[in-house]
Amino acid sequence: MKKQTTWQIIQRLFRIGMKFRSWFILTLIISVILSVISTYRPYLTMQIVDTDIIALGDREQMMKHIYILIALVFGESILNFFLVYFSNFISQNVIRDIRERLYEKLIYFRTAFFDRTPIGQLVTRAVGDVETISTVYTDGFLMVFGDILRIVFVLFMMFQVDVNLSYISLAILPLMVLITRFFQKRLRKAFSDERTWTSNQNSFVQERLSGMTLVQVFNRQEAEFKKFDEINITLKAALLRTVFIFSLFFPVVELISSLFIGFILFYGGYVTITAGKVIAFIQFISMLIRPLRQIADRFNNIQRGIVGAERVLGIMDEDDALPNDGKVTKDHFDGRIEFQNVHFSYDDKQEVLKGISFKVSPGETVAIVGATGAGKSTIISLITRLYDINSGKILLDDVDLKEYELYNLRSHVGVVLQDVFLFHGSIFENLTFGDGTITMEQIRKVAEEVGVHDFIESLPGGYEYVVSERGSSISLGQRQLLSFVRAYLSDPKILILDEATSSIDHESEKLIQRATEKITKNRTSIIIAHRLSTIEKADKIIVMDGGRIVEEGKHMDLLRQNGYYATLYKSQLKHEVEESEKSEDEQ
Ligand SMILES: Nc1ncnc2c1ncn2[C@@H]1O[C@H](COP(=O)(O)OP(=O)(O)OP(=O)(O)O)[C@@H](O)[C@H]1O
Repeated sequence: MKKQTTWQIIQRLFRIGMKFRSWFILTLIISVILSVISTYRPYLTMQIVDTDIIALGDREQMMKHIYILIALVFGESILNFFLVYFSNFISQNVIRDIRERLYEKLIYFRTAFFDRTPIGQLVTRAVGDVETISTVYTDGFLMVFGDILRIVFVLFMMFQVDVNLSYISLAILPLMVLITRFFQKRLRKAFSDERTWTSNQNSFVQERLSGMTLVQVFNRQEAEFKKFDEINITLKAALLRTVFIFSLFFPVVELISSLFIGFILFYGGYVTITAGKVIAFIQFISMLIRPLRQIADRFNNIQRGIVGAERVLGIMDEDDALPNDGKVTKDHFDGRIEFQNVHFSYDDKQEVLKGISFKVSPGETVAIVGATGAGKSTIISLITRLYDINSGKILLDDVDLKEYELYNLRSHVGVVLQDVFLFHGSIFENLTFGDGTITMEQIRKVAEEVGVHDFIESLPGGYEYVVSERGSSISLGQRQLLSFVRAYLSDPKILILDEATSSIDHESEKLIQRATEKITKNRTSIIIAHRLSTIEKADKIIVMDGGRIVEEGKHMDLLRQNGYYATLYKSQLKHEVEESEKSEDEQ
């Protein structure tokens, strides 16, 4: 990730915000009008006191000025409302824009990016960090500009009213700068501690909630609670440090403000200036102090936003989408697959596939078998181009996979994975997966064919039943059956199926078996097979070990060879017999 300077980040954020430039300009105009109005108010008060009341005693003139004053106060409140609302309006629009750009970028990143980036970190970037950027717009450019403008106007008006008093009041500027810097240094450290420990606590809670079953099964509740408490105590201390500094800062600022006001009163009595001028200066002092204090606060927030922006823009700058330079698109595939001496590694260190070659003819069902870690799942990830190979070739209908337009290629390949992921939403939504063209009738028909319709109907609400997060309210076998429907609906020419191995009851097992037969008919199918029925019926079995194909052929031929496959098969057969004896005993 390329490091960017603060200035570069500000420029980029500014450019992003420029999309809403008319709102920016409108807010700027409001800011200028507000500065003029608010600084004119003390001046008008002075006129009412000194001229209208004391010098002329002109009641009518006084009332006229008071009406103007009231109008100014109301006008100021209304403009203040628009200032806050518009700056937040801009910031929320920009944030929405950034969120969308980030998410759009993320969903096209290659799978390898997600392999190496912790999900928690991405969630923080996409949600928390993006949110902090908003402060750059709400507290940022516009507000600081407004504050500076106000200080300039106040100073200008002060000099119009009384030059000597203005020089005295100017002493506030360096004093405030010194004090704010003193507090800011301490605040920055306190803020940073606070953020570190908030983030520690968040990730701790997130991890423990995800792994709650583990915590409970191993009876770790008490120990985990102790750890949580330790983090909590440190977080509380960090938060209290921030509160302590803030609680000290504001009274000190108030004290300075009061000291200056006292001094002006004293000066007024000593040098005898008019009452109106004293009143005006009392107002000017607080008007000068407020933006000075706010600028310090705003710089804190901007700083925080820039840190967030640096992290978010960092991801947006990553160019980790899978290259999609292929031009070939097809409406129809025959379904011929060929691997030619394919080598592949996930991390450029350890080769996972070490020269794989095999052919699948259109309509064939090929089973891949082998010990765990042999590279079976890797093969199926390569067919959908989740990863690109290091060397060799994968051909589909005699055309290199990379020459196909990626999304056209994937639209012809149906995938049923071992651990099916269901999103939080209804069964219907999970089955259509956002494809608005699929109707309820179609789904019902396919579900009946796959044999999962009765199960879905047995759920409360049927197809409207809302699946909880990660789909854990539905068993593994049932989830896989739903995934069959998903794949079947798109009527793919090529089907890839990673059979679920364990925790499937006899009933689901039978349903899955039937569904597999149904769904593999008339299409090229590659199945990572764990079930004997699949293996026996397959047109070809590819036997893998340590990233290589060690045997290949039909079930009976391979058994006759009495090699690695025969050993695997026999051990599985033994296991199946034991399992069925166990279930008979239980019954
Ligand atoms: N995303 C990944 N990043 C890095 N290494 C991986 C990744 N996925 C798998 N591997 C490694 O690649 C090798 C082959 O894994 P693969 O999942 O293809 O095996 P498998 O035969 O499907 O095993 P199983 O039957 O247990 O699913 C293993 O050593 C595994 O650790």
